[in-house]
Amino acid sequence: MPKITKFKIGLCQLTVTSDKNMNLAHARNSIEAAAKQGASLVMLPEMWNCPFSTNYFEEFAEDFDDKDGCPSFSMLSEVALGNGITIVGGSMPERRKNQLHNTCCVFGPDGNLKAKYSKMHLFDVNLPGDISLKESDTFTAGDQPTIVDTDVGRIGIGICHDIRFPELGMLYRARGAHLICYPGAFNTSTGELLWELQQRARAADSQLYVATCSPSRDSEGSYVIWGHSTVVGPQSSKIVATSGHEETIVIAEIDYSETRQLREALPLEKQRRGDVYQFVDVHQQKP
Ligand SMILES: O=C(O)CCC(=O)C(=O)O
Repeated sequence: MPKITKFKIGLCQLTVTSDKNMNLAHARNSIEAAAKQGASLVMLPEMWNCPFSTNYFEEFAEDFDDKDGCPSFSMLSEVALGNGITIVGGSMPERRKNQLHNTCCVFGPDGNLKAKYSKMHLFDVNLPGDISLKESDTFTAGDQPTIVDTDVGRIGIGICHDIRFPELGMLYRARGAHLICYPGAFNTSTGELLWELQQRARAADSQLYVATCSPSRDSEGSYVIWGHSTVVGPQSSKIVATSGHEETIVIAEIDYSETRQLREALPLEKQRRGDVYQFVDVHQQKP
């Protein structure tokens, strides 16, 4: 168990514009406001510094190794240090070698980067008359599941469409996660029916806390975002706190003793029929 087992998480459901500097200033204010409300873990949305549109990803991308050329990365590090909090930094377009990735950076209260995760399941969809998008035209998929030990527990990271893959959630459970964070930007087509369902399903099958954070809705944009940043608890997969589609900060309490109690009462790990079927972690990293 981590040192801290009960704490507040803040989800910054941010309005994102095509002005990058404005997005950075806005995110900084929102993280600081969440910290002032007692959050020791603050999470940002998928693509918090860049509109969710293939027209912008290249222009807004940063190379995180170029210390003079990564203002978004540097701002997150500074704010984590300045407020003594852990930040799951949503996602931003990352330029690495000649490729672009949809990447989440996690910073500790000392301002250091603790982990970096690039979205593994890119959102390629073609529902005629509804939504059509090919994220893989722009981004290259990551291939490293990422779990990070922080002051507020062991956190597994996924980004948006990754939430549809129970295998990733189960892998994080197998590696000892306490919480899975999914920065996301579901849309109004798939969001209404599936966003809450997927979050509650991942919490139910992994018996873990699940937290999601989305940008707020911009109805003028080409991609209309669903919003509804949420924290789901392990007990009955209940919604601990959620939001609508407008800009807001969701503050919720996470208490890992609930996970322990649930697992004692309903020991799915012991009931699993490993003699009949097996979950395979191909990299076999143990917690
Ligand atoms: O899986 C979905 O329905 C939505 C996923 C998505 O919007 C994304 O990955 O950006």
